[in-house]
Amino acid sequence: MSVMGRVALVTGGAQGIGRAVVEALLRSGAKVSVVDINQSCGDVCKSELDAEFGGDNCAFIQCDVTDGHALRDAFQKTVELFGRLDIVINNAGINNEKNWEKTIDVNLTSLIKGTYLGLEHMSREHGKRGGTIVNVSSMAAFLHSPHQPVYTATKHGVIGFTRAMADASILGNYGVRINALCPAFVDTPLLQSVEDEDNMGKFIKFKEDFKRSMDKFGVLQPSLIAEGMMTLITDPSLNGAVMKITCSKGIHFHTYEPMST
Ligand SMILES: NC(=O)C1=CN([C@@H]2O[C@H](COP(=O)(O)OP(=O)(O)OC[C@H]3O[C@@H](n4cnc5c(N)ncnc54)[C@H](O)[C@@H]3O)[C@@H](O)[C@H]2O)C=CC1
Ligand SMILES: CC/C=C\C[C@H](O)/C=C/C=C\C=C\C=C\C(=O)[C@@H](O)C/C=C\CCC(=O)O
Repeated sequence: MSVMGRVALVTGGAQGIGRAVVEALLRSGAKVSVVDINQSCGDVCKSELDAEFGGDNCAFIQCDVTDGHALRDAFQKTVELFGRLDIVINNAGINNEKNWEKTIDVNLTSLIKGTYLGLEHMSREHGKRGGTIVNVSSMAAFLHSPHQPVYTATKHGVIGFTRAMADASILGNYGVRINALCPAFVDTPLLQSVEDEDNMGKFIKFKEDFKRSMDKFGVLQPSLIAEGMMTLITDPSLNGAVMKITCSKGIHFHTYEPMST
C-alpha cells in the first residue's frame, strides 16, 4: 500500500521517534497531523517540516493526549484540515515511575482512546473506508527492566490490547489493520529521563544498571524505527503483528506459539 495522498495522525510527533516517523510519512507523499503536548517543540517541528516538504502537507495540533476531549478534537481537526484519515500512529509516551499513574494514562489509556478514535474515523463499522493503526510498545515488554516496572506494564498492555483489537478488526470486518512496534533503546530525549529522580522515583538508584543494559544492547537511531514503522503501515499482509527492532537482530517480528486447543 502506498501512503501517497493518504492522511496520517501521529501522537508525540514533535520529537524523537514520532518526528522521524512524521518525516518518513511526508517523504513518502502523505499528509501528516503532528499531535503533541509540547507547543514550542511542535512549532519548531512544523516550521522545519514546512520548509522541507511545503506548507500544506503537515499540521501541528497542540494536544495533551490524556485529555480525551482534546484528543477527540485533534482527530476531528485533522479530518477537517485534510479531508480524510487513513493512518494513526499512537506513539506518545513517557517514562515516569514517580507519577506512575500518569505513565499509565499517557502510555496505555490514551493509546486505547487513540485506537478507538482511529476506528471511529476509519472503520467500515462506521461507514468509513478502512485504514491502519500502529501502537508503539517497547522491548521492555520482552525484557522487563527493574528500573521501570510501571512503564514495562504499560508496554505489555499495549501489545495485548493491540493483538486483541487486530482480532476484533477481523471479526468485525473493520477494514483496519492494527499492529504493534517494539523498539529497543532509541537515541531520543526520553532516554535522558533515566537520570532524573523526578522520573525514576525510588528506582533512580538502579540507573547505573539501566545504563549497563543500554551498553549491552546498544542504542538505535530513530530513522531505523521509522523504517520499521513504514513497513507496518504499508504491508497489507500485517495485522496483529508485533514488530521488534533491536541492535542485535534489526527489524524482525515476534512469533507466538499457536494456542493449544
Ligand atoms: N526512546 C526509547 O528508547 C524508546 C521509546 N519507546 C517508545 O516510543 C515512543 C516515543 O518515545 P521517544 O520518541 O523516545 O520519546 P520522546 O520523549 O523523545 O518523544 C515523545 C513525544 O511525545 C510527546 N508527549 C509526551 N506526553 C504527551 C502527552 N501527554 N500528550 C501529547 N504528547 C505527549 C512529547 O512532547 C514528545 O514530543 C514512546 O511511546 C516510548 O515509550 C519504545 C522503546 C524505546
Ligand atoms: C528511560 C528510557 C525508557 C524506555 C526505553 C525503552 O522503552 C526500554 C527498553 C527496555 C529494554 C530493552 C531491551 C533490549 C533488548 C535487545 O536489544 C535484545 O537484543 C535482547 C535479546 C533478546 C530479547 C528477547 C526477545 O527478543 O524476545
